[in-house]
Amino acid sequence: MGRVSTPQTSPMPFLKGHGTENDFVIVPDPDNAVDLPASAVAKLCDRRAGIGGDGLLHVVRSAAHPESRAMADEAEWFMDYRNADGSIAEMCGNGVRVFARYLERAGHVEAGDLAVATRGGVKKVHLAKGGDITVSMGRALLPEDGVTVTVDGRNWPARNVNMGNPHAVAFVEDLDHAGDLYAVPPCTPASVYPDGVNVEFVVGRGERHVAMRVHERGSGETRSCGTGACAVAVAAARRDGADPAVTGAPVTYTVDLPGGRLVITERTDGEIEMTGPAVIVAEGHIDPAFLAVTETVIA
Ligand SMILES: N[C@@H](CCC[C@H](N)C(=O)O)C(=O)O
Repeated sequence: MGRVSTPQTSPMPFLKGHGTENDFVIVPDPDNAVDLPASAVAKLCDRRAGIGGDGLLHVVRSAAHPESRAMADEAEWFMDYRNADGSIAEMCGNGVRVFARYLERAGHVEAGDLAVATRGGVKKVHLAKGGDITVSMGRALLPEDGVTVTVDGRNWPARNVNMGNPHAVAFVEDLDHAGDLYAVPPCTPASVYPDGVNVEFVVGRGERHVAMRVHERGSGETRSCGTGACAVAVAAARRDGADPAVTGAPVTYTVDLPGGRLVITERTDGEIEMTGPAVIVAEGHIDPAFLAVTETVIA
């Protein structure tokens, strides 16, 4: 992240949390003193050799991080989000809820309304004590690109939706048709998504009710994706002929994911609200020797 790497010498606190089973290693670091190169993030997120997670939430005071300093007046805390492979993403919907739950548990904030700085801008969060969390996720952008998603030689037309991060939403007949996304990741046009994309596969379940699977950029198939669920709800609404800005009525979709359920409302001003759970599972310390060790690869 553009600074000289200083080896970690003392045990580093961490927590583990999840939102609808999209799971994260949480690294509290208010002063931005911990160096987290991509290689360290990937090691920590490794499910066999590390702690394991779909991503990592680096918890930093906004004023202490160059990417969030300008937001410090609006939001005291910055979610420095990383994917499991160590890459950086603009936003993580499930991550914001888990981040807020951590802040409450650590006594940094109280239940109620708070703001969290992200690379996708400041997000307003409503935290019910011990209950579900609602995040104002901003508006969806719907570029008119014709996108095709391909898995193992099978093609589907998809909707390009940007929720701060990029998504391709494909409606399919059966979620199993997406196959083994771990073994065969989806292909998408690099001309439309030069920085990669999150791909959602969706089926209808009933009125304003859908189910989805997701293959996340930088993490592979995960059991949930908050920004993905928002992209899916907007794509489903347009497919169903519902646009709150036109009809003057908000529209709510229930989105079922392998790891749980999210409820997504698009308001008449285009703002999208996501509601779902967030759980802190454990906390502990990372051995500094673990991050210092370079793996020996046996050919
Ligand atoms: N799981 C997240 C999305 C995380 C970022 C994504 N993989 C990307 O690279 O854009 C969510 O809940 O939104």
